[in-house]
Amino acid sequence: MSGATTDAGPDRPGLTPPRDAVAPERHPDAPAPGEPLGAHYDHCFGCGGAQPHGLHLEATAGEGVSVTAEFTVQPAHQGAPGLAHGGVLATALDETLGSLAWLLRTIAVTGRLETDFVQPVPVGATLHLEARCTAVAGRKIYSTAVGRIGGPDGPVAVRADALFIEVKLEHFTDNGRPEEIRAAMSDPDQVKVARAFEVNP
Ligand SMILES: CCCCCCCC/C=C\CCCCCCCC(=O)SCCNC(=O)CCNC(=O)[C@H](O)C(C)(C)COP(=O)(O)OP(=O)(O)OC[C@H]1O[C@@H](n2cnc3c(N)ncnc32)[C@H](O)[C@@H]1OP(=O)(O)O
Repeated sequence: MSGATTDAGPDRPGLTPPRDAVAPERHPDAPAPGEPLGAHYDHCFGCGGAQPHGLHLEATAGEGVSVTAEFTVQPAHQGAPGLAHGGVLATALDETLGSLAWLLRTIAVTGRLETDFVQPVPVGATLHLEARCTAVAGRKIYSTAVGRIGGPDGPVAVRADALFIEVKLEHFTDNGRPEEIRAAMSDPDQVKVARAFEVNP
Protein backbone atom coordinates (compact mmCIF):
# COMPACT_ATOMS: atom_id res chain seq x y z
CA MET A 1 0.00 0.00 0.00
CA SER A 2 1.33 3.41 -0.83
CA GLY A 3 0.33 7.04 -0.64
CA ALA A 4 -2.81 8.79 0.45
CA THR A 5 -6.15 7.31 -0.49
CA THR A 6 -8.17 10.31 -1.59
CA ASP A 7 -10.82 9.75 -4.24
CA ALA A 8 -8.71 11.68 -6.69
CA GLY A 9 -4.99 11.31 -6.07
CA PRO A 10 -2.25 13.36 -7.70
CA ASP A 11 -2.48 11.56 -11.05
CA ARG A 12 -6.23 11.41 -11.18
CA PRO A 13 -7.74 14.87 -10.92
CA GLY A 14 -11.12 14.72 -9.24
CA LEU A 15 -14.50 16.27 -9.63
CA THR A 16 -13.92 19.32 -7.43
CA PRO A 17 -13.68 22.56 -9.44
CA PRO A 18 -10.30 24.31 -9.10
CA ARG A 19 -9.94 27.73 -7.44
CA ASP A 20 -10.07 29.57 -10.77
CA ALA A 21 -13.42 28.01 -11.74
CA VAL A 22 -16.28 30.38 -12.54
CA ALA A 23 -20.07 30.05 -12.42
CA PRO A 24 -21.49 28.56 -15.63
CA GLU A 25 -23.17 31.00 -18.03
CA ARG A 26 -26.29 30.19 -19.93
CA HIS A 27 -25.66 31.04 -23.60
CA PRO A 28 -27.88 33.94 -24.79
CA ASP A 29 -29.18 31.74 -27.64
CA ALA A 30 -29.79 28.68 -25.45
CA PRO A 31 -33.16 26.96 -25.84
CA ALA A 32 -35.82 28.54 -23.60
CA PRO A 33 -36.80 26.80 -20.34
CA GLY A 34 -39.37 24.11 -21.17
CA GLU A 35 -38.14 23.66 -24.74
CA PRO A 36 -37.42 20.03 -25.73
CA LEU A 37 -33.78 19.64 -26.73
CA GLY A 38 -34.20 16.80 -29.21
CA ALA A 39 -31.49 14.32 -30.16
CA HIS A 40 -27.96 15.52 -30.86
CA TYR A 41 -27.49 12.49 -33.14
CA ASP A 42 -30.21 10.14 -34.41
CA HIS A 43 -28.03 7.07 -33.80
CA CYS A 44 -27.04 8.06 -30.25
CA PHE A 45 -27.72 5.18 -27.84
CA GLY A 46 -28.88 7.68 -25.22
CA CYS A 47 -31.16 10.04 -27.13
CA GLY A 48 -31.38 8.92 -30.77
CA GLY A 49 -34.64 7.83 -32.36
CA ALA A 50 -32.90 5.38 -34.72
CA GLN A 51 -31.65 3.00 -32.01
CA PRO A 52 -34.34 0.36 -31.41
CA HIS A 53 -32.92 -0.63 -28.00
CA GLY A 54 -31.60 2.81 -27.09
CA LEU A 55 -32.83 4.82 -24.12
CA HIS A 56 -34.77 7.35 -26.23
CA LEU A 57 -34.09 9.80 -23.45
CA GLU A 58 -35.95 13.07 -23.87
CA ALA A 59 -34.35 16.15 -22.37
CA THR A 60 -35.88 19.58 -21.80
CA ALA A 61 -34.12 22.87 -21.14
CA GLY A 62 -34.43 24.17 -17.57
CA GLU A 63 -33.60 27.50 -15.92
CA GLY A 64 -29.99 28.66 -15.82
CA VAL A 65 -27.68 25.89 -16.98
CA SER A 66 -29.93 22.97 -16.12
CA VAL A 67 -31.97 20.30 -17.87
CA THR A 68 -34.58 17.71 -16.98
CA ALA A 69 -35.02 14.40 -18.79
CA GLU A 70 -37.09 11.25 -18.78
CA PHE A 71 -36.41 7.70 -19.75
CA THR A 72 -38.56 4.61 -19.32
CA VAL A 73 -36.70 1.37 -18.59
CA GLN A 74 -37.42 -1.25 -21.27
CA PRO A 75 -36.96 -5.04 -21.08
CA ALA A 76 -33.87 -4.62 -23.32
CA HIS A 77 -32.25 -2.56 -20.51
CA GLN A 78 -32.25 -5.30 -17.85
CA GLY A 79 -29.25 -6.39 -15.79
CA ALA A 80 -30.93 -8.57 -13.15
CA PRO A 81 -34.42 -9.96 -13.81
CA GLY A 82 -36.87 -7.08 -13.97
CA LEU A 83 -34.25 -4.47 -13.02
CA ALA A 84 -32.37 -1.87 -15.03
CA HIS A 85 -28.68 -2.56 -15.72
CA GLY A 86 -26.39 -0.16 -13.82
CA GLY A 87 -24.52 0.73 -17.01
CA VAL A 88 -27.78 1.75 -18.63
CA LEU A 89 -28.59 3.97 -15.63
CA ALA A 90 -25.11 5.49 -15.89
CA THR A 91 -25.82 6.08 -19.58
CA ALA A 92 -29.03 7.92 -18.70
CA LEU A 93 -27.09 10.15 -16.29
CA ASP A 94 -24.27 10.65 -18.81
CA GLU A 95 -26.71 11.60 -21.56
CA THR A 96 -28.63 14.01 -19.33
CA LEU A 97 -25.41 15.65 -18.14
CA GLY A 98 -24.15 15.74 -21.74
CA SER A 99 -27.26 17.62 -22.85
CA LEU A 100 -26.22 20.57 -20.65
CA ALA A 101 -24.02 21.38 -23.66
CA TRP A 102 -27.13 22.72 -25.43
CA LEU A 103 -27.42 25.39 -22.71
CA LEU A 104 -23.73 26.30 -22.88
CA ARG A 105 -23.63 25.84 -26.66
CA THR A 106 -20.38 24.01 -26.35
CA ILE A 107 -19.37 20.60 -27.62
CA ALA A 108 -18.10 18.54 -24.72
CA VAL A 109 -17.44 14.88 -23.95
CA THR A 110 -17.41 13.03 -20.66
CA GLY A 111 -13.99 12.86 -19.03
CA ARG A 112 -15.14 11.46 -15.72
CA LEU A 113 -18.48 10.20 -14.43
CA GLU A 114 -18.94 9.10 -10.82
CA THR A 115 -22.23 7.35 -10.15
CA ASP A 116 -24.08 6.38 -6.95
CA PHE A 117 -26.68 3.66 -7.32
CA VAL A 118 -29.04 4.32 -4.42
CA GLN A 119 -32.01 2.15 -5.21
CA PRO A 120 -32.85 -0.49 -7.86
CA VAL A 121 -34.95 0.68 -10.81
CA PRO A 122 -37.55 -1.78 -12.13
CA VAL A 123 -38.37 -2.38 -15.79
CA GLY A 124 -41.32 -0.18 -16.76
CA ALA A 125 -40.34 2.58 -14.33
CA THR A 126 -39.81 6.07 -15.68
CA LEU A 127 -36.68 7.72 -14.41
CA HIS A 128 -36.94 11.50 -14.01
CA LEU A 129 -33.53 13.10 -14.24
CA GLU A 130 -32.30 16.59 -13.40
CA ALA A 131 -28.83 17.88 -14.20
CA ARG A 132 -27.14 21.19 -13.68
CA CYS A 133 -23.78 22.66 -14.43
CA THR A 134 -22.00 23.79 -11.29
CA ALA A 135 -18.75 25.36 -12.54
CA VAL A 136 -16.52 25.93 -15.55
CA ALA A 137 -12.74 26.19 -15.59
CA GLY A 138 -11.31 26.68 -19.08
CA ARG A 139 -12.34 23.58 -21.05
CA LYS A 140 -13.47 21.75 -17.90
CA ILE A 141 -17.19 21.68 -17.20
CA TYR A 142 -18.38 20.40 -13.80
CA SER A 143 -21.90 19.09 -13.35
CA THR A 144 -24.17 17.02 -11.17
CA ALA A 145 -27.33 14.97 -11.74
CA VAL A 146 -29.98 13.02 -9.88
CA GLY A 147 -32.50 10.45 -11.11
CA ARG A 148 -35.80 9.77 -9.31
CA ILE A 149 -38.28 6.97 -9.84
CA GLY A 150 -41.79 7.74 -11.07
CA GLY A 151 -41.75 11.53 -10.98
CA PRO A 152 -39.76 14.65 -10.12
CA ASP A 153 -40.58 14.16 -6.43
CA GLY A 154 -40.09 10.38 -6.47
CA PRO A 155 -37.43 8.50 -4.50
CA VAL A 156 -33.83 9.06 -5.53
CA ALA A 157 -32.48 6.04 -7.41
CA VAL A 158 -29.22 7.34 -8.90
CA ARG A 159 -26.88 10.31 -8.59
CA ALA A 160 -23.80 11.37 -10.52
CA ASP A 161 -21.09 13.99 -10.58
CA ALA A 162 -19.22 14.56 -13.79
CA LEU A 163 -16.41 16.38 -15.51
CA PHE A 164 -16.97 17.11 -19.18
CA ILE A 165 -14.21 18.46 -21.39
CA GLU A 166 -14.85 20.89 -24.22
CA VAL A 167 -13.64 19.55 -27.57
CA LYS A 168 -13.47 20.69 -31.18
CA LEU A 169 -15.39 19.05 -34.00
CA GLU A 170 -12.15 17.25 -34.93
CA HIS A 171 -12.60 15.12 -31.80
CA PHE A 172 -15.32 13.33 -33.78
CA THR A 173 -14.05 13.67 -37.34
CA ASP A 174 -10.54 12.43 -36.40
CA ASN A 175 -11.67 9.55 -34.21
CA GLY A 176 -15.07 8.38 -35.47
CA ARG A 177 -15.41 5.61 -38.03
CA PRO A 178 -15.29 7.32 -41.44
CA GLU A 179 -18.57 5.92 -42.77
CA GLU A 180 -20.64 7.33 -39.90
CA ILE A 181 -18.75 10.64 -40.02
CA ARG A 182 -19.39 10.94 -43.78
CA ALA A 183 -23.08 10.14 -43.28
CA ALA A 184 -23.37 12.67 -40.44
CA MET A 185 -21.68 15.42 -42.47
CA SER A 186 -23.99 14.89 -45.42
CA ASP A 187 -27.12 14.91 -43.22
CA PRO A 188 -28.58 18.44 -43.14
CA ASP A 189 -30.25 17.77 -39.76
CA GLN A 190 -26.90 16.78 -38.26
CA VAL A 191 -25.24 19.83 -39.76
CA LYS A 192 -27.97 21.94 -38.13
CA VAL A 193 -27.18 20.35 -34.75
CA ALA A 194 -23.46 21.03 -35.21
CA ARG A 195 -24.36 24.69 -36.00
CA ALA A 196 -26.46 24.88 -32.83
CA PHE A 197 -23.23 24.14 -30.99
CA GLU A 198 -21.59 26.94 -32.96
CA VAL A 199 -19.35 24.56 -34.81
CA ASN A 200 -18.61 24.89 -38.51
CA PRO A 201 -18.79 21.40 -39.95
C1 LIG B 1 -20.39 16.20 -38.63
C2 LIG B 1 -20.09 15.47 -37.37
C3 LIG B 1 -21.13 15.89 -36.40
C4 LIG B 1 -20.61 15.87 -35.00
C5 LIG B 1 -21.70 16.04 -34.00
C6 LIG B 1 -21.70 17.39 -33.42
C7 LIG B 1 -22.75 17.55 -32.41
C8 LIG B 1 -22.55 16.53 -31.29
C9 LIG B 1 -22.78 17.19 -30.00
C10 LIG B 1 -22.43 16.63 -28.88
C11 LIG B 1 -21.82 15.28 -28.77
C12 LIG B 1 -21.67 14.91 -27.33
C13 LIG B 1 -22.05 13.46 -27.17
C14 LIG B 1 -22.62 13.32 -25.79
C15 LIG B 1 -22.81 11.85 -25.44
C16 LIG B 1 -22.85 11.70 -23.96
C17 LIG B 1 -21.54 12.01 -23.38
C18 LIG B 1 -20.50 10.93 -23.69
O1 LIG B 1 -20.68 9.80 -23.34
S1 LIG B 1 -19.11 11.37 -24.55
C19 LIG B 1 -18.27 9.80 -24.85
C20 LIG B 1 -17.41 9.36 -23.70
N1 LIG B 1 -16.23 10.20 -23.55
C21 LIG B 1 -15.17 10.07 -24.38
O2 LIG B 1 -15.14 9.30 -25.29
C22 LIG B 1 -13.99 10.95 -24.08
C23 LIG B 1 -12.68 10.22 -24.29
N2 LIG B 1 -11.58 11.03 -23.79
C24 LIG B 1 -10.95 11.93 -24.58
O3 LIG B 1 -11.24 12.05 -25.76
C25 LIG B 1 -9.92 12.82 -23.93
O4 LIG B 1 -9.39 12.20 -22.80
C26 LIG B 1 -10.52 14.20 -23.54
C27 LIG B 1 -11.05 14.94 -24.79
C28 LIG B 1 -11.66 14.06 -22.51
C29 LIG B 1 -9.43 15.05 -22.89
O5 LIG B 1 -8.28 15.00 -23.70
P1 LIG B 1 -7.50 16.32 -24.19
O6 LIG B 1 -6.18 15.88 -24.73
O7 LIG B 1 -8.38 17.12 -25.09
O8 LIG B 1 -7.30 17.21 -22.90
P2 LIG B 1 -6.46 16.93 -21.57
O9 LIG B 1 -5.34 17.90 -21.51
O10 LIG B 1 -6.15 15.47 -21.39
O11 LIG B 1 -7.56 17.31 -20.46
C30 LIG B 1 -8.02 18.65 -20.33
C31 LIG B 1 -8.20 18.91 -18.85
O12 LIG B 1 -9.19 18.01 -18.33
C32 LIG B 1 -8.63 17.18 -17.28
N3 LIG B 1 -9.14 15.82 -17.43
C33 LIG B 1 -9.23 15.11 -18.56
N4 LIG B 1 -9.74 13.91 -18.32
C34 LIG B 1 -9.99 13.85 -16.99
C35 LIG B 1 -10.54 12.87 -16.13
N5 LIG B 1 -10.92 11.69 -16.61
N6 LIG B 1 -10.65 13.15 -14.82
C36 LIG B 1 -10.27 14.35 -14.34
N7 LIG B 1 -9.75 15.32 -15.11
C37 LIG B 1 -9.60 15.08 -16.41
C38 LIG B 1 -7.13 17.22 -17.51
O13 LIG B 1 -6.42 16.96 -16.31
C39 LIG B 1 -6.94 18.65 -18.03
O14 LIG B 1 -6.97 19.51 -16.92
P3 LIG B 1 -6.01 20.82 -16.86
O15 LIG B 1 -6.41 21.68 -18.02
O16 LIG B 1 -4.62 20.31 -17.00
O17 LIG B 1 -6.31 21.43 -15.53
